[in-house]
Amino acid sequence: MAGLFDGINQQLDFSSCGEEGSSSDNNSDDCVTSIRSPRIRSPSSACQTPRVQRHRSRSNASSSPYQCTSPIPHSFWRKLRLCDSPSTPKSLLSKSSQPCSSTKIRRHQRAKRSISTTAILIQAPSVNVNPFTPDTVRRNSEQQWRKSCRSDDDDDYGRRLKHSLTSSEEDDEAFLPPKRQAVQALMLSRYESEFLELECIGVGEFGSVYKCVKRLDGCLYAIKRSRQPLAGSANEQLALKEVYAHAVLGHHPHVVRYYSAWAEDDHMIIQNEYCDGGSLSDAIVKRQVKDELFTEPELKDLLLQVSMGLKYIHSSGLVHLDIKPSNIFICQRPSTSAAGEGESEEEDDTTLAGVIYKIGDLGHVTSIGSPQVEEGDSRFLASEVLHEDYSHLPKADIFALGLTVLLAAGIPPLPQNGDQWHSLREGRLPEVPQELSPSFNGLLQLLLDPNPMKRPSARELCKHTALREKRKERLAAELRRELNVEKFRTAMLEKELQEARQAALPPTQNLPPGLEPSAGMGSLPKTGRRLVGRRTARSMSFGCPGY
Ligand SMILES: Nc1ncnc2c1ncn2[C@@H]1O[C@H](COP(=O)(O)OP(=O)(O)OP(=O)(O)O)[C@@H](O)[C@H]1O
Ligand SMILES: [Mg+2]
Repeated sequence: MAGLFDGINQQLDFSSCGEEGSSSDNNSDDCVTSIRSPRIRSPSSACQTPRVQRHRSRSNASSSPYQCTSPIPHSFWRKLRLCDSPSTPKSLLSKSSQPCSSTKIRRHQRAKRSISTTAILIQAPSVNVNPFTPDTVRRNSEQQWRKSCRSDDDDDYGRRLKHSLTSSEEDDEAFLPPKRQAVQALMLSRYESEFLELECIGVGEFGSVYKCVKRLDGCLYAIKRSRQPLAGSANEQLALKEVYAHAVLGHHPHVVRYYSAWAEDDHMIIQNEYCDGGSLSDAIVKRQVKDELFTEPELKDLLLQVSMGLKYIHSSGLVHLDIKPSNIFICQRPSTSAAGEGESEEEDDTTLAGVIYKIGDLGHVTSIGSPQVEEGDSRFLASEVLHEDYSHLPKADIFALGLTVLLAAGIPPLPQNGDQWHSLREGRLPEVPQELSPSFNGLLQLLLDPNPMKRPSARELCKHTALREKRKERLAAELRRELNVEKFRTAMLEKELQEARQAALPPTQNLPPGLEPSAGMGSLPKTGRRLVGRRTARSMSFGCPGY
């Protein structure tokens, strides 16, 4: 809740001067194609092609004034907006969009505004409804929220203040007196004060992504900053969807980890895990430059790991809808999250893989039960989604994953529309420039089956023998290697122990091998009988368990 209030407050800081309006697009799925994320734009003459950001829901569309601009039905859209009622900061925000000239003026304005803002926040608490929250959780939080509203009506400020002193930090933020808000408003931007920006690592549909160090913990993060203007734009939808999805999904080794999100100067800012290997798209390009291809075991590993991430997303009742190489991220080292939460028996050997693939960019996520579909990249779009059949949405992710693996296998760039686009969706796969085993070929063919029901589910893929066999072999090889290392270490320790024992013997007994009274353990003094230092306590440590 605190973040929410912060976000609303920060929205009031309508002081940015639009520096990102025309950010260029260097994103590459297609790196492979050199054209970035083309959303299908117009129907082609002969064949039906996907359209721009078509949003359909099974629920009724409303006839709101927002309808033409918002991809989401009015009723839903109103819930999604950061601030919703006429008395909320959003409407104030639009009224207060004066030009700004300097930081000083901005800070002064913020300070002045913050007092009235605080009053408004207390009177008109407006909250976002996360559409991906399970119903039971939502009902509980709605009840709690209603309760807190009633106490607002009672104007029982003292009680709230007392509550704020005893309850959680989040509640504190929401109910502390106005002075606190004023101090907050005078602060530097959260982004600037908390993070040191190192470099821009990507530009996409949503905005720009920066590699940053968090000043407090010294760790690297990927910070996504939305383009301007955020308020009321389609970007706001993307930003909110991404935040909602991350918040509901929690942690999984194969989903890019989310840490925090807030609004600042009308930008949405999302703090995510930084993946040091960049995107799969980058990796494909690097290989192409070196005239190399992903090998079959690597392709299987990729397919298996992304399937694990998808299995988690799908089992949470969500679909990604924008699976493609530039939305799959690589961590070069076993991340801390790679061992722990969200792992099932088939995911236990994740850390042995060398690279960890993670699904990122959740801007198109929607729920399986009541989908609000905003099509992702047309090159990866399943035919049934184009035809607005949303009854097998998880299988659309599987289709996109199949194409992603084929791109890593070396197929030429994917078509955006036209005959080739349709031919791919009729089950005719492009030629792969490397020999793949028949079983793996068959599996890839199945992933791209025109009939979504015939495509395997993410769960089935995670258990697929063709994918797990290699993994088991690799695991066995890894374990053999570890065993050899341990054997060598043991041998070294045994040798050191022998030498230490030898050195501990009195000089008379410290004879060269062959001259000692009796070989092996017999050369040591008898247990309990010490030749030297009998009156002092014995202290021996070899730092090696078992000896
Ligand atoms: N967590 C991360 N770690 C490392 N690099 C990242 C991360 N997130 C994003 N990037 C880089 O930024 C680029 C764009 O990121 P992202 O896909 O999240 O944004 P987008 O605006 O939705 O892009 P698109 O429209 O192409 O999907 C990625 O292709 C990648 O190069
Ligand atoms: Mg992306």
